[in-house]
Amino acid sequence: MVIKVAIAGPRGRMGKEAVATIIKNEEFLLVGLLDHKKEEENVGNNIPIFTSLEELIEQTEPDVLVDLTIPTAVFGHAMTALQYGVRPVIGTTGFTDLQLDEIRQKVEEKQIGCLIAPNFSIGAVLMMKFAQTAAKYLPDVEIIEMHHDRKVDAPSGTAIKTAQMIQDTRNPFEQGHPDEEEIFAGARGANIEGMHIHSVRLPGLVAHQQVLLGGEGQLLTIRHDSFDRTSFMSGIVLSIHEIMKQNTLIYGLEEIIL
Ligand SMILES: NC(=O)C1=CN([C@@H]2O[C@H](COP(=O)(O)OP(=O)(O)OC[C@H]3O[C@@H](n4cnc5c(N)ncnc54)[C@H](OP(=O)(O)O)[C@@H]3O)[C@@H](O)[C@H]2O)C=CC1
Ligand SMILES: O=C(O)C1=N[C@H](C(=O)O)C[C@H](O)C1
Repeated sequence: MVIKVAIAGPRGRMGKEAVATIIKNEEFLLVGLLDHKKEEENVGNNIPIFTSLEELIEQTEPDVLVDLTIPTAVFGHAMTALQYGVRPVIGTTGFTDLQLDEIRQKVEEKQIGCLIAPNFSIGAVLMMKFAQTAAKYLPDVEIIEMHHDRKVDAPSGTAIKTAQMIQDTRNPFEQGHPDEEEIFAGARGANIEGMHIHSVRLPGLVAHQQVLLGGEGQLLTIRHDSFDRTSFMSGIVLSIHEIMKQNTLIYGLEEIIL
């Protein structure tokens, strides 16, 4: 069966790559693009472009909506897609816990699958999983995520998910000196149950993360680098296939590949 796919955010760095990936895959049919602008330079390929998701769905009847937009738009897209019976595959980051809960409720009500993957690259998923295992033995953890300087959210979705996965195996405690004081605000980064996340933004970077786990006289560093956005494409393809068989919320690619 050919799966009908729509893409939100087709002019973006990820969106352009995803359009090319879906078009060349014979198991998919790209039926529509959702943008908030109808620009000449849009990656048309004769695929219809819509500024309203409702219209896109009514006119093209996609099975799956791949969302690669921005944190302020993605929640609305996900809720609308689910309302219309379209399965969201979401790469956009920046969800709040409350939004995730609302999406979970909508998925249960509609009984169709929704996949949210903070990172679609297999290497990053393995890095997160290895860090989760390592934190059982080395619970002092600092996460350093490094991205290009066009990224709007911090910390990255990957760093947040890494910390959440580690939370499953690490008892909460404040790391560092009990009397530690920040001379400049933010010096110790974000704090999730005592773990710290540091966000670096520089031109030239794509997506990189290292998880540092310290112990007496030792340091374990688990690092992953995406040098190119092609690293995310096989995860998107896999997610589209998988979500057609699911009727729950899948949060993280590790739930389907590990
Ligand atoms: N899960 C994963 O593996 C990965 C996830 N990401 C995430 O994907 C998202 C996109 O990243 P990236 O491609 O780098 O970002 P870009 O800024 O390059 O692309 C986002 C695109 O979405 C468009 N857009 C903004 N608002 C809307 C809207 N309401 N409807 C439709 N389109 C809209 C933007 O248009 P305009 O610029 O004109 O406003 C832009 O073209 C981010 O959240 C990022 O964190 C990124 C890489 C991997
Ligand atoms: O904005 C990006 O580029 C990326 N965003 C995702 C995140 O926030 O973790 C995934 C990857 O790191 C690239």
